[in-house]
Amino acid sequence: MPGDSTVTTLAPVETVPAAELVENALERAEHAEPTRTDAELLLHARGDQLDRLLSVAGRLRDRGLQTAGRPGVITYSRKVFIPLTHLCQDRCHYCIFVQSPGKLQKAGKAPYLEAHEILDIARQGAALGCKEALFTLGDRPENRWPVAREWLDAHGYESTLDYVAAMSLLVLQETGLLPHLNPGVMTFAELQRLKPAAPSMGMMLETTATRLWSEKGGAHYGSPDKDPAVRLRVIEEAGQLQIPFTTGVLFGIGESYAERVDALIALRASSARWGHVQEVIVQNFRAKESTAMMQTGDLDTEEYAAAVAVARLVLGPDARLQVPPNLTDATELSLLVRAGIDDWGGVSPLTPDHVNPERPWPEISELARLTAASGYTLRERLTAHPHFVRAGTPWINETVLPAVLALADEQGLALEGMRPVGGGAAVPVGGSELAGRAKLAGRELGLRPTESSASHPSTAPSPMAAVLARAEANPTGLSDGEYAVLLGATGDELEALAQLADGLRREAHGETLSFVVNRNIDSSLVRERARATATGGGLGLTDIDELVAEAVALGASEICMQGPVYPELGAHGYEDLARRVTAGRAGLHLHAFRPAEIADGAARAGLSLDDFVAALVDAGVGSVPGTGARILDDDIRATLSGGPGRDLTVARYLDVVTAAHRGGLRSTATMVYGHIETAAQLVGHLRTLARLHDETGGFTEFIAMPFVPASAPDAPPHLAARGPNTRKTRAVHAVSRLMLAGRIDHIQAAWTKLSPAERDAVLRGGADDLGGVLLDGTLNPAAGPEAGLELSRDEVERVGTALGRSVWQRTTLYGRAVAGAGVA
Ligand SMILES: O=c1nc2n(C[C@H](O)[C@H](O)[C@H](O)CO)c3cc(O)ccc3cc-2c(=O)[nH]1
Ligand SMILES: C[C@H]1O[C@@H](n2cnc3c(N)ncnc32)[C@H](O)[C@@H]1O
Ligand code: MET
Ligand code: SF4
Repeated sequence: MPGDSTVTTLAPVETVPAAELVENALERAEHAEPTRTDAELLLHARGDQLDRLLSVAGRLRDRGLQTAGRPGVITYSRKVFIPLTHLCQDRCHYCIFVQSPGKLQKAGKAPYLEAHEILDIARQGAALGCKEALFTLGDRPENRWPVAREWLDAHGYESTLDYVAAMSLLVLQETGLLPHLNPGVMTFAELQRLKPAAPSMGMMLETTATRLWSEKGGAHYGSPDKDPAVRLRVIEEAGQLQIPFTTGVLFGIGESYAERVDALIALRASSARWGHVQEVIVQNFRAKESTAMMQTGDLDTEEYAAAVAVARLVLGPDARLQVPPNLTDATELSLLVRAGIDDWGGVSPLTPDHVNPERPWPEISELARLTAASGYTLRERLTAHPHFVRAGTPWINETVLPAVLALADEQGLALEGMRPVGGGAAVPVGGSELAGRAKLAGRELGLRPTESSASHPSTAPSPMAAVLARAEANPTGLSDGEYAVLLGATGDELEALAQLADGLRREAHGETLSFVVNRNIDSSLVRERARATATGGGLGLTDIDELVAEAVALGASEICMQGPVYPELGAHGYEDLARRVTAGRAGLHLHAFRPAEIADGAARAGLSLDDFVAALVDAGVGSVPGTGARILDDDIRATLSGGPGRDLTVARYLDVVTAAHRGGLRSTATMVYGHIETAAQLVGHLRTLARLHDETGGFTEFIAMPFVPASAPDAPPHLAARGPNTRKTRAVHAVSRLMLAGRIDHIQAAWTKLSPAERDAVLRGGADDLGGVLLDGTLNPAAGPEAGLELSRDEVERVGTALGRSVWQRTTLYGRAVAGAGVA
């Protein structure tokens, strides 16, 4: 019990190993992950040996940050601390956070913070640019204290964790702050229930030393929630549920060096199994006045630095490693940076660290200065680490993802200088609202009644509504996170989004609907000697002649030709085929060869991209289909194409398109959505296209194509059931119009891949063009994958009339097609 001076720490005396043993372990650590024995030896490194240990660990961290795409960046989360309850069923002998009902009563405090108090803290934090609401509390106090049970009953909550879920959602909804839940031990069902209420959760493992829990005198004796087996179970289950999870070790509470290593290895194992450990905290015990362990000495700085470095070596370069910047003196923080950390955890400009209230956090500006002095850059992150923010679902539940994305930048870090607003999203921090500590000093935080709508959370504006309002004011000026939020629109909000996109379409094109008369030919079917009619497969060159002639006779202005040209057709197969189509047919536009085929053709012809593009132009190619863009993300491209290296890399794809544009060939821009891409990746794709267009001006139109598993035969089988629904299709088209407005002004409805109802819906929500009507003709129904699909002029007219738009026939490059050309 606190104050019980009989408590000892059960800390074994460590035998100092021979210097040579540590030396040898250091030698090995330079090249490989340390063994258990070596890790334990390395915990003894001091002086020069410690210096060497730190530099090995520091280099490992640097490598990991490089891999993560943020070299030299140390992160922190700007947060408020919400101590939901100080009551606890446990009695950890070092804890000053825990209070008895008697003590609370004496201080005139209620067992739990009330909703309005919580919102007060959150709102003040939001005004200061905080983005995290850390819920830290005692474990399941209702099991031990009748006042806790009574309070929960009176307020209509089944359990403390039930109340945590409700308050977490309330804070999210009312303030946009992202909750991080640290409520101690949770059951599987509780973890599951809490997941939709917060982007991340955490619980320190603290130690694997069961004896500190089972033996009298141990720091955890009498604390049911500190059985290491129970805590490891929670960490495992959080992994099974794919919850971005913060955990860590608490060193200096009586564990041996060997036990320190055991705990780190246990965390490494769980992390490797589930991939959910977003950061590991290496926390140093700090003795508190009036606790049973007040006499236990704190870890000395060198011992702590060695432990941090060993944690880095055990956990590897890609682990995120946190030390709290308030539990070490400012002058010694640089040692911890050298030891391989990459994160300072949550830091608050407003609230104290209620667990270590005697140790205030450094000012964030001071932390930035200290970090810079160590050679690193301080960057704000969100409560969920960038990897999980970028991955989105299933790690971050759909219910909280929009609020997360509203605060995230492209890297998945925090949008610095922005603050969450009531109902989500973000606005710039600034002006008189950036009150700082000074203004808040002396104010009793969290106890002031407020006129908030806490009791009517459902009347609060949703994050979506706030983003929509901003989109209406400035459709092209939202952040990536905000566009990602819009992709989740449903119901009335989806209607509003579609209307906004429709308005932008009208501004650009008036009430018109364009189409082009063309025929698609699959160039991969061309075999020199084969005749489709004779062999039932493949096209001969004379078949091509006839297909083209028929198309022209039927009024086509364009031949669209895609597909890798059969190697038998020679080193210049692409150019020859193009010439075959265009020779002697002035006025016929050849829209040919995907980026992948251009890359292939250049390689076959032994030409640079630029020279090959020139050769294609010479052969009569007039523009390029920008198909095969999928989602411009290398991981996604590898998955959809059945493995790495099977598809062009993003960089190569963009190189080819840029070379085509540079060589005078304009192209379409495309995207395939509704498979495994996250909202953030989809928005990133649109940004990339817009950026490329800003450089080259080369895109004619944008075509968003729903994922059709049947046409991605190389994708893994579990994607066979993927594909977007109509809601997503509409949101994607509308957001595309918003993001591309003023740049790529034509948006095509890919009618061959949409149902008629979807086609009409996207034409009412951003799209202005129907693309090719795809003459089928009579000659060869097997000329391509879209054979048999055809829109008649009558059908196009009907679609236009229903939309109130005048239909016009365009050329590939959006000129007016020659009047009088016949259309099937
Ligand atoms: O202010 C604190 N924040 C603590 N945090 C919050 C932490 O600093 C970050 O704000 C969150 O981890 C979000 O990244 C914890 C979070 C956990 O999941 C587990 C343990 C802790 C421990 C502390 C702590 O002692 N003090
Ligand atoms: C919030 C986290 O802080 C840790 N914790 C609790 N008390 C102390 C202390 N005196 N010193 C350092 N860390 C502490 C526990 O591990 C808890 O999980
Ligand atoms: N009681 C919880 C635990 O020990 C939360 C942190 S301590 C206030 O894990
Ligand atoms: S550390 Fe957590 S579990 Fe232990 S007494 Fe304090 S609040 Fe309770």
